[in-house]
Amino acid sequence: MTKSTKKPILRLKNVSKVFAGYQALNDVSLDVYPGQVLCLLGDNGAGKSTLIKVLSGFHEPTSGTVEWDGVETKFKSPKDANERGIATVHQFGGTFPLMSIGRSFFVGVEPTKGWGPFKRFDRKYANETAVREMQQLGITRITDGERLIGSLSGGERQASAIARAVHFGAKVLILDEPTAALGVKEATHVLRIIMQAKLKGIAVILVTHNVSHALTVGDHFAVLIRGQKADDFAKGERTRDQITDLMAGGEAMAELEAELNTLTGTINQIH
Ligand SMILES: Nc1ncnc2c1ncn2[C@@H]1O[C@H](COP(=O)(O)OP(=O)(O)OP(=O)(O)O)[C@@H](O)[C@H]1O
Repeated sequence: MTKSTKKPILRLKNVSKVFAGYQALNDVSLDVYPGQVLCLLGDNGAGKSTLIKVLSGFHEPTSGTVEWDGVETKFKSPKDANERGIATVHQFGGTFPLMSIGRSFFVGVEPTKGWGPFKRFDRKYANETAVREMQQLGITRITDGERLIGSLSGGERQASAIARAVHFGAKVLILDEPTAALGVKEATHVLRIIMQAKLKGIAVILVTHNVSHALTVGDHFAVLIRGQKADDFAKGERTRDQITDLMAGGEAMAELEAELNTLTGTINQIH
């Protein structure tokens, strides 16, 4: 389906975020569509984390608006955003190494069995559900929900966190550098899972430095440079070299400009 026939589930309009005088985001507008992967590209400090924190209810924008499903919305907290269907998965899967797969899958929403004083965590149901959801995303190596999260590979941890978000009905899945710490094989695995989430109609926001990973799964791309959206394009509209040049060149030029400003300030102080 093309963009024109779909409505964005999440929309940022002219969003800026200022921290104690520092402008981390400057007039950013962005549309996030169901069943699409939006890649957020940018060098260190470009504002990617700040942007996803606005999208996930962690930061309120200093100016500009957020629309959720066509309605202007102020998320009260990350919990509020999460309850509406925005799930964020951080680089290491955001799970607890000493918990079992089954327990970590249901953390905060533990299934129980029995009544009254006999009420207890339904370990069998939790383990079976977690393993089934992971298997459905193609993680067939995991068959035992009792295994500790800490014993999983980085890719498997990501997969379990994504499976959890899918199971609990995420409409928007924000993945913050999910492949950054992974080897080639593991990264490929995670990219495959991202495609599966997209095919389920979930809007995926993929934050990454890695242009190759972005180009493999992305439908739409936004490049941030120093808090501003420097470019915004659909799959096929830019070459890999153009994107790489934009990310590297833009940042280098911005750094040079900042250096020159500092130098000019110092020279002015001397005179
Ligand atoms: N709470 C805060 N208070 C002050 N400045 C902040 C705060 N959060 C972020 N910044 C600044 O805003 C700028 C953008 O930061 P942000 O973390 O969004 O960048 P990023 O693109 O995610 O970088 P990276 O890829 O390194 O994680 C940085 O210069 C950062 O120091």
